[in-house]
Amino acid sequence: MSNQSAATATKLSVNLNAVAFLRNRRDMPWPSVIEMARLVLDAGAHGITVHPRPDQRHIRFSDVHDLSALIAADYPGAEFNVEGYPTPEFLDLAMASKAHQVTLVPDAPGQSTSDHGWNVAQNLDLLQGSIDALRRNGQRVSLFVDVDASSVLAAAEVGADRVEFYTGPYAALFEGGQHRAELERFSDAAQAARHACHNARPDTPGLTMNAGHDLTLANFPALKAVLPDLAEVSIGHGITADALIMGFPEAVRRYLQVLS
Ligand SMILES: CC(=O)[C@@H](O)[C@H](O)COP(=O)(O)O
Ligand SMILES: NCC(=O)COP(=O)(O)O
Repeated sequence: MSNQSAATATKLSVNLNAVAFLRNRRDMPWPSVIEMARLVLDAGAHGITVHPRPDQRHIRFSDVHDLSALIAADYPGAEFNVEGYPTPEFLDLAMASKAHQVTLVPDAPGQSTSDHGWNVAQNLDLLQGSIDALRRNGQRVSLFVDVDASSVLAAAEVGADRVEFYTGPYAALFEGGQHRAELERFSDAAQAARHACHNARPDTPGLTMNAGHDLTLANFPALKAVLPDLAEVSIGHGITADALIMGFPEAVRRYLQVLS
């Protein structure tokens, strides 16, 4: 495998947490998570991401079931990605949702948002058991990881199908124009992913890469330049902010342009 990887279009999974958060300000059904899912998928987004948290402050468990039914009925080509910490309740929900991809994230129950990736060694039994159960249920499993080679290799060893790079620190540094060193970290971690020996699929070397957290139209292109083979991004806060100005269909079209 060479150090240079062929560029591929990165898929866009739109995270609807922020829409649900707005809806939950009132005891009302709108803005509707289902209606927004239709809007973004009709505009060409490849999938929908939700991160139900234990307090259901934005995505409710019922939303997960409703979105699953919508995608199965009307958008069979779209991908449903459910993210969260693997409690028994979350695993039951994720399995019942038949999500195509389950992304395991190491967030404590009351955490305001995700702010770090897994320490795989310290959570080996939890991750091993969760990954095995989800894979037996026919679901792809991605692990949310910090941008370093050791985390990527640990994810491959524990049997994850993919990693999702935590891009929060990159996005913060980008704001101040101080992101060059962070891009080098992505290059190194990506090289590890491309060469990783995969425990669950020993015949298929390499670990597929996703990324997410605070990605925007502005900060994505520099990331794509060092990760030309990035498979998928999940984007919520940034695209929702853009959608408030330009509408979801136009926001999706603009993100698809920078992702290609
Ligand atoms: C794993 C990740 O980065 C996202 O799922 C993010 O944490 C969204 O969660 P909130 O919308 O609750 O901030
Ligand atoms: N996995 C990251 C995600 O779903 C979206 O995060 P953000 O764009 O809302 O920061």
